[in-house]
Amino acid sequence: MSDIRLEQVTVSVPTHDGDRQILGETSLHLTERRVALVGPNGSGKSTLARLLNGLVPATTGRVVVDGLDVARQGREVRRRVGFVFTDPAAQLVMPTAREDVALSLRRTHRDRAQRLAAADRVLADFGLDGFGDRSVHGLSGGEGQLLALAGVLATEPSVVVADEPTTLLDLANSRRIGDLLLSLPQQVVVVTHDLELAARCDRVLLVRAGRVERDGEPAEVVEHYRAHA
Ligand SMILES: Nc1ncnc2c1ncn2[C@@H]1O[C@H](COP(=O)(O)OP(=O)(O)OP(=O)(O)O)[C@@H](O)[C@H]1O
Repeated sequence: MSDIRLEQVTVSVPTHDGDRQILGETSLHLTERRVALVGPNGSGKSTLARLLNGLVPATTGRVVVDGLDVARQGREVRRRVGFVFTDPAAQLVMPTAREDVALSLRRTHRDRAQRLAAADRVLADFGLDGFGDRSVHGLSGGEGQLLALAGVLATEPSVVVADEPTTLLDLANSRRIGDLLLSLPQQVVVVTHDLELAARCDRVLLVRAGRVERDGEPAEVVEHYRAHA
């Protein structure tokens, strides 16, 4: 299992009237396989998730993934930490589903024909067989989210960070993606408003107003959040 450390991390962003701190000093050691971040809109969950692969830099302090400093060893960290965005359009960059997955396989499969064949196998594994030639823009929300997740997992990350991966999905697809994420062998950090999904994780962090307000047993943290939403 991977090992994620936040050491006295803060995040500030420039605004028209000076810097604004959006994450107060936070120290965490995440070793559980499935970690959920819950909390109100604008509380800092995405900021916390994005720190884990350097999409957001720490203003002070350090983020370390499997011994690698995110600020200094960003490339190595990004190879390890796969990031799934809420909106698949943010990460589906190739014209067709097959080519998009193949892009993720470029390091492991140098030969183009082999790469495309491997991409088809990945699509089939995700229940997307027959989608190879489909335009990534013509997919439904659920199909797009599955494809985005397939593309990230094809890079064989040791940590998967998913930012509200089920928000755009109907009930069936939301369950499907949730089940898939929770069944992964890798460490998964998921930002979610789905408290059922959060309760099925091993550890839940309640983020509020830029700080971790509660951290621990999923049932207890989710119950606290429901009572004090
Ligand atoms: N680059 C930025 N510049 C200015 N403010 C920012 C920036 N990034 C985030 N913020 C602000 O920081 C706060 C936390 O944002 P963040 O996206 O982490 O919240 P969140 O908990 O993920 O919210 P949501 O549930 O709505 O997605 C928000 O008030 C947001 O507007």
